[in-house]
Amino acid sequence: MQRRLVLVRHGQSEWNLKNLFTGWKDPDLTEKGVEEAIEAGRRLKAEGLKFDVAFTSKLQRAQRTSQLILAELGQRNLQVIEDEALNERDYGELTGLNKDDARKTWGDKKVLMWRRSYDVPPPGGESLRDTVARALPYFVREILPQVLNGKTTLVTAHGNSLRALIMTLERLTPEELLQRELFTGAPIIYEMRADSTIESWRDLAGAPADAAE
Ligand SMILES: O=C(O)[C@@H](CO)OP(=O)(O)O
Repeated sequence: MQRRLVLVRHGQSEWNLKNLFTGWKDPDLTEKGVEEAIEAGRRLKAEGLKFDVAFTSKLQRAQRTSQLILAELGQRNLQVIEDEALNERDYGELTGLNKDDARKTWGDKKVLMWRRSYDVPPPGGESLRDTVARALPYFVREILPQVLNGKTTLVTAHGNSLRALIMTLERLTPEELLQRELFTGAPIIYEMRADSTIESWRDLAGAPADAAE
């Protein structure tokens, strides 16, 4: 039996373009983001993929990305299950600030810790550990059983809510996680074993220039 899970970070959003901390704010995709989502759909089509189930967050950049992917696959009518558990990490007081300005104010090291460490929360926001604490139970309860039942499953979400899942799936240490960047609109395809470990995975990453957004 094939147990296939596909994770996709949403396409570029208006706040990615402006280089702002976004978190739970709800900007739309840019034109480039729409293109990236369509391209993700094309790549999945080229892989011969069709989805049985799809999950996304409560934020429009992820929802639109999943709609565009499914449209490309001729699966417009597939119901997409939305849940807040898959929302982006809450950036607290950093939300809406420019990332370069934040580096100037607090220094590169501190901002990198807030953005990529496992357990250092940004002021008033969630650490990645906090994000894991709400995203992982949802994944285990709702998403994983579908994959283990042989349903090809799409999860369209966010840089940090997906890193929270990837940390567990790929068994990354907090140090390894610091280096793990997700590209906008780049599908990652996991083939899982019956014991829910990963048999193999491929990152269909596109333009590396988007990594820092
Ligand atoms: O602003 C955000 O919400 C995220 C994702 O775009 O940014 P970062 O890469 O800093 O975690």
